[in-house]
Amino acid sequence: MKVTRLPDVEPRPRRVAVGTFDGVHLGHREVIRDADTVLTFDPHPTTVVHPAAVPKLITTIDRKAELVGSLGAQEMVVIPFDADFAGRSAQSFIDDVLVRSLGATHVSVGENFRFGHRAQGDPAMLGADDRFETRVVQLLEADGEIVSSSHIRGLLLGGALEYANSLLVDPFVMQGVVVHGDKRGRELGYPTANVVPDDQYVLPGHAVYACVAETPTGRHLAAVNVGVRPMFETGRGELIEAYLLDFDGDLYDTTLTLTFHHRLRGERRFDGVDALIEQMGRDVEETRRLLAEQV
Ligand SMILES: Cc1cc2nc3c(=O)[nH]c(=O)nc-3n(C[C@H](O)[C@H](O)[C@H](O)COP(=O)(O)O)c2cc1C
Ligand SMILES: Nc1ncnc2c1ncn2[C@@H]1O[C@H](COP(=O)(O)OP(=O)(O)O)[C@@H](O)[C@H]1O
Repeated sequence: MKVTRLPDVEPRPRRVAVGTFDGVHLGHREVIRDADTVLTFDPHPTTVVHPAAVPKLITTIDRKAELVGSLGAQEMVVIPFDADFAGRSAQSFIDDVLVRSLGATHVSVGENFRFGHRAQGDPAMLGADDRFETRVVQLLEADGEIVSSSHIRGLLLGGALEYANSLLVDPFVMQGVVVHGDKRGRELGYPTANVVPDDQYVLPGHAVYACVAETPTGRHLAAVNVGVRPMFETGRGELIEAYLLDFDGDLYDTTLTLTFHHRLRGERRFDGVDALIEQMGRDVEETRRLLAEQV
């Protein structure tokens, strides 16, 4: 799928879905359904309009593009969101962006979508414009809650990974570069590729997870600890540590992509290192049992 920055986009008759779409969750997918073009913002608009309230993001812009592409859209158009763009009127968003730059014939948005200076534009304003057809999608509910990016962030943090995944449809993914640790992993018999979390993104709650890891050389199952390792005084803060099954090699400075499928248990302190090693063995077996068909 093609990713274009707004200034480079070419007008043609388009079915455009508009939104920030962090997570590309079940509700977003209803808005994106039938669109050939997804119009989104980067960075997240709150970084400009309300920096104190910037949420931790679920997806990187690259992951968003991957997911949007998998839904059948042909092009993702990214608006480089800045103070200048935030100051434009709602009418200018319609005239200059949707009609002139994109050539929209159909526009689809969620019912809570707002746009233009001071969020003065709303779906009714889009609907009143007869240069394109507007589809307004009602907020989706699941189990009596509105499906939203912030609800899913809370579920990931609170340990409800599988439930969060069911709302995301495609499981939660995080990515980072492997750094050096304390060289303790290999002594325990379980070397772990360590990734320092990027604080712009959501980190799932402290726990052990069954994941699939992608490295530059292949895919492996991985038992992953997210947290602070209460067994040891590390002074390193939060880390993501992945023990890759059936792998032996050097991962330092490479990019590791982890897909989080199941939460196995909370991160704990054990009576001794032997008990921790035994538990890590059980975590590995459980990962293999749950995810055998994934690699
Ligand atoms: C599957 C798995 C489970 C783990 N569980 C715990 C745990 O419950 N408590 C804990 O303190 N550390 C846990 N760890 C982290 C280990 O203590 C950590 O991998 C070890 O300290 C290695 O550190 P290093 O990577 O800096 O060498 C776990 C690691 C893995 C891979
Ligand atoms: N099966 C494996 N899973 C994860 N990392 C591995 C594995 N086998 C070898 N490695 C390598 O070992 C490193 C981790 O070893 P470890 O002793 O935990 O040291 P540190 O945590 O200090 O980096 C990884 O970064 C990777 O380069």
